[in-house]
Amino acid sequence: MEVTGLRVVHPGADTPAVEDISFTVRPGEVLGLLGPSGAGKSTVQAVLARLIRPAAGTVTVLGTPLGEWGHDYFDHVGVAFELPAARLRLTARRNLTAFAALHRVPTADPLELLAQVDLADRADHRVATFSKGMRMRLELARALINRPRLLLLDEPTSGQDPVRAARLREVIRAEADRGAAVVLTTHDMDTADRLCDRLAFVSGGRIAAVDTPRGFRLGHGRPGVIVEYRDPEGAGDTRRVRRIADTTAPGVAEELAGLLRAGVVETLHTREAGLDEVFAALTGDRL
Ligand SMILES: Nc1ncnc2c1ncn2[C@@H]1O[C@H](COP(=O)(O)OP(=O)(O)OP(=O)(O)O)[C@@H](O)[C@H]1O
Repeated sequence: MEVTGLRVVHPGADTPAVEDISFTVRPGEVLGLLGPSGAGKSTVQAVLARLIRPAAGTVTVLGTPLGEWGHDYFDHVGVAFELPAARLRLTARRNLTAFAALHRVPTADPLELLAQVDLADRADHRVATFSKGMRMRLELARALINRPRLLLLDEPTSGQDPVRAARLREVIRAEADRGAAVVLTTHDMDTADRLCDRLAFVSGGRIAAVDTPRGFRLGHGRPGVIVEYRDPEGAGDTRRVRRIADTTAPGVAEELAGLLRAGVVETLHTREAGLDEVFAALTGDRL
């Protein structure tokens, strides 16, 4: 998928919600759009899901310009946005079979999908009885029913406990490994860091930078160290924590060596810059 020079002006708005946005996503790749509320991430996703039309720019999906696709677009694209679209009176399984029937391409087994998103034991329960997190997981399963080649996900791990969030990251990674191109928005640093192959930092309707999570952290943040040690001059078992932001600063190497020689170091960890810190440094904006 290729997006070039995207500009969107919402009805009644004076200024564009997004301006000059360009990026590509290859099959097998997970691209994360990271940015604060109002940055324009959902607006980009809404264009890709054909919910709104851009004022300018081109979008090419699977080699065909977006405007030339017919209804079969959604045979190849899976969409899971933050407001779940499931029918509440139907069971989870029935929702998936109903959705599968809309497609003209081979579809996945609903029960297998429900198992993947940890809803196997709820397959025959009505969605009305589901928690918000469960509805979000059903939404992801629904988006995967047609084995999409492009997957658009809005905050796929929001509202999930850490174990489930990790599980959903595995499911999404497996989709990419199957060959899907994935575009997702997230506020979750773990998801940005562990799942995304590349991140686009979105701020004020523009892409400020694109890089791998590791590239961002190593290229823009200063690694530091955190040392926990027993204070030899303190009373009894006095423990101290020393946070060193810049290990190359004058005297730091000697200080660390002194603590190590004295045998008082209990823990010693490197501390990489967080993506949120790198985001703030590059955009002047807060996540
Ligand atoms: N339907 C709409 N009509 C008018 N303005 C809109 C509409 N949808 C979004 N906007 C505006 O467009 C800008 C970008 O919003 P968007 O929802 O794309 O941001 P976002 O980065 O996805 O935020 P969030 O993380 O809160 O979802 C904001 O200024 C928002 O107020």
